[in-house]
Amino acid sequence: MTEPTLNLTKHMGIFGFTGSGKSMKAGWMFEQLRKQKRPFILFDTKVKNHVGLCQMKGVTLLQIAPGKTYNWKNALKASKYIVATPVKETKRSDLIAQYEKFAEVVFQTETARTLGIEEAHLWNPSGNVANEILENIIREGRAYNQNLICIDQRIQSFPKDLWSQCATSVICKMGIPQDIEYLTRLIPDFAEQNLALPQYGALIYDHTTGQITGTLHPDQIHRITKHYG
Ligand SMILES: Nc1ncnc2c1ncn2[C@@H]1O[C@H](COP(=O)(O)OP(=O)(O)OP(=O)(O)O)[C@@H](O)[C@H]1O
Repeated sequence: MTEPTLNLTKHMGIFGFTGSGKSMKAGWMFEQLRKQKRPFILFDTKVKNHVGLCQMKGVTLLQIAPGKTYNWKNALKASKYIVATPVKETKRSDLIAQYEKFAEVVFQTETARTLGIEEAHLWNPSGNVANEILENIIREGRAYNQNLICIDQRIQSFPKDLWSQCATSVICKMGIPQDIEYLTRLIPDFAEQNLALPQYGALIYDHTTGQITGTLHPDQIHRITKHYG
């Protein structure tokens, strides 16, 4: 089976309930970004989830410890490919506060980069209100060749201001009736297409045409590094 092509340098959302394979797919995409020599920062919220990506040459691990001050500009200069993770002691609120500062520096320095946002709901104040820095990047980052890949559990509570700017959504096989009903309003035959997916499969939704343009089969996710999720 050939690898599907997805434009990873445009804004994207990856949605699915816990265990549906979001992080596995996200890691696979960041492996491809590394192959393409596209600079990235993957902001993870778990200690180990994506650390396997650091098996690739030039990918560095940036661990966010509680109470520590970071020089984000230096971090950007030191590595083109960064996986940021908390340590066990880092509180989620402190982690996101540090990540916001880092993302702000990326935005201000106008450097071309893909930013991966794991558990985007932790960044957003609510399902209706987007995180300010994410909104700035999603609206204006294109001018600097910056893009977001946001990973989130509930498509319904992903802020519309962010979702409307995405070029593609990768919609993992859904199991929650409310999500299926919600998506059926947008894609009339969503329920049938969703049902036909194997476990860990996903539908690719193109925001410009408003249509499902393909599927991601689990066998197409060829990871070259270890996934710990
Ligand atoms: N394409 C795949 N092929 C085979 N197994 C898979 C695939 N995708 C996911 N899995 C299995 O499912 C597990 C959970 O996947 P993953 O960590 O990506 O889920 P997730 O949706 O990110 O979950 P969470 O929201 O809890 O982080 C993986 O550790 C792996 O065992």
